[in-house]
Amino acid sequence: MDKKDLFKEALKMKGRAYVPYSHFHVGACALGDNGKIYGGCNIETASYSPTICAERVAIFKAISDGAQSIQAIAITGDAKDTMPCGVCRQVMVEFADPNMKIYIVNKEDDFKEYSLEELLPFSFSKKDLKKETK
Ligand SMILES: O=c1ccn([C@H]2C[C@H](O)[C@@H](CO)O2)c(=O)[nH]1
Ligand SMILES: [Zn+2]
Repeated sequence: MDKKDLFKEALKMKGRAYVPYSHFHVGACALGDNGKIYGGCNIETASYSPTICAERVAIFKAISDGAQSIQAIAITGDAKDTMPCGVCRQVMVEFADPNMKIYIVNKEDDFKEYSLEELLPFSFSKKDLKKETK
């Protein structure tokens, strides 16, 4: 799987964003551990809070299709270097390793690369629920 395939799909999905309120388009593409890629776009509603980000649409598509984890994700938004929100970072922690690559894409040949741990250090996850109590 070439990361450019993730970038292309994320850029395509940005065009599917349903954003009549914010007018801010975001596309994402997650790579599942099954080798399949899953695109997502942000989707808003008139009652603003049910809005879902592109990243979570992509990740939930992957998990609901039977993938067990996410191995990489590409994100592209209307702003230069659109970063994932905190809620999406937490969802990534649920389904990905700390070293998972997060690609922040402006154009197919203009991107930045981070690890999940860089974007959400000291995270709370299922490992914390298993720790002994104080
Ligand atoms: O990384 C991001 C940041 C924002 N949004 C969406 C949520 C909302 O629809 C719009 C403006 O916040 O952009 C995403 O999908 N992903
Ligand atoms: Zn988000």
